[in-house]
Amino acid sequence: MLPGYPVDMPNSAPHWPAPTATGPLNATVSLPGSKSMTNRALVLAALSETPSVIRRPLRSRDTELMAAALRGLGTELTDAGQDWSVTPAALRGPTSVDVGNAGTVMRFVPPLAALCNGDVSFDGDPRARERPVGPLLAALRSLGVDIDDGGRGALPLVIHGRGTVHGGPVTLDASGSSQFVSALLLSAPQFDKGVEVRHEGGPIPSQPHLDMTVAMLRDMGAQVDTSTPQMWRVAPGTVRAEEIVVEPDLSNAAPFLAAALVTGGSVTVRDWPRETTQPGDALRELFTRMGGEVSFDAAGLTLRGSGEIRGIDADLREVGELTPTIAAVAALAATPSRLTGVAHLRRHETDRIAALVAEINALGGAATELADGLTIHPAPLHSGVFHSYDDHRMATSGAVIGLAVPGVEVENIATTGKTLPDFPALWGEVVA
Ligand SMILES: O=C(O)C1=C[C@@H](OP(=O)(O)O)[C@@H](O)[C@H](O)C1
Ligand SMILES: C=C(OP(=O)(O)O)C(=O)O
Repeated sequence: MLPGYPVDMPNSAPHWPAPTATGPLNATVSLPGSKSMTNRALVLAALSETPSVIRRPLRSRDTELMAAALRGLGTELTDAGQDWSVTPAALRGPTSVDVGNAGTVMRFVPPLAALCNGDVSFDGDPRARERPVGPLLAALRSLGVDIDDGGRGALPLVIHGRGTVHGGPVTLDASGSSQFVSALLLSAPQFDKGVEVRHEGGPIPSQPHLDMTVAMLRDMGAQVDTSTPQMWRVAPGTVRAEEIVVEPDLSNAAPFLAAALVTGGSVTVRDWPRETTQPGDALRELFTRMGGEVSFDAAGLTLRGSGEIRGIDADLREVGELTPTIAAVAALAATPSRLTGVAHLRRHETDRIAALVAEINALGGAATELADGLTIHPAPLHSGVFHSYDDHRMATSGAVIGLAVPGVEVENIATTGKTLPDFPALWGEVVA
């Protein structure tokens, strides 16, 4: 366990005994909607000139926090069964936004808040205060937004909304998070001059998430120009959300497909889109390289494990959020792995590089930190507690390792509720 992580307190919930597979698993699962698509859909629906319905949204901590933030800003959001009906209204403060530990809420909502009339304060979990927002705040200021962050460049902060944002050209360093760029683009159709965002700095992570932002804006009628590398232009105009159908969350498919790989079984994820901007689609290639075999049919996408798990040398910059699951599989592989390009993960829900190395090694593994990733060598793992660090993807990684290693207990499995409601029940369907 990393120093300073507060667990094992007298009143903390009991650790979750990760089920161990007794043989190859054979299962089909339906996964809830994509977090990234749901939270973009909510923002765009709030800015839409028409009412809209969001179908098959993810209902989880991150998306409920986004919904609450938008309601606070005046948007009408009602349940229509599992769907959400959204009726946009003039954005207004004063209100306060709890971002939890949701990167999408802490980055996507401030530009919206700038468009409202009134003050909007932002704060969240202790970890949210450590996650980067400085480059986004600097960009907003240069676009004419009045922000009080006490000079910290971090939460907590107040946006003094004036009802309009001038917009125009802005340069920022988005090497710390692609969400800085997505945040500006999503609200930009409502800026007086739109926006022209130029990235200057180290390589930007999570390109598929930028593609998702652009694709969803275009689907809703916004004009987005991506013809110049490292630059995005959004013209001022209207967005029409109307009906948005959210795809299953392919990043959350990772532990379920991993279950097929590590048990030499077969797992089918229903409704896997044939074309998508979600980074989880890269699992098809990554898990094939690690020994699986992938096929599409009417039921969905199936991954078959051969019983052999191969290590992988992969630059995961574009698909950083898959790293914890890939690392869990790599910890069970017969050959070494080297995962690179993910320095920005040190400022995700936790420092994922340090946390993965600490937890894999605590179970007897042989993982080492790199500045921008980790290496994992084959080593026999044993029972023990796998700490989650309040990170949903750490918790599901512990579950993957537990399939193959008896006696693994995941601390704070409830943290999976950030993006996956009732993960233990869903996992139980696969492992049963
Ligand atoms: O825009 C999005 O929906 C996301 C972008 C990525 O953020 P970073 O670029 O900060 O890694 C990703 O890791 C996160 O889970 C979701
Ligand atoms: C990095 C992640 O989330 P967030 O949207 O909070 O950045 C993630 O889900 O892996």
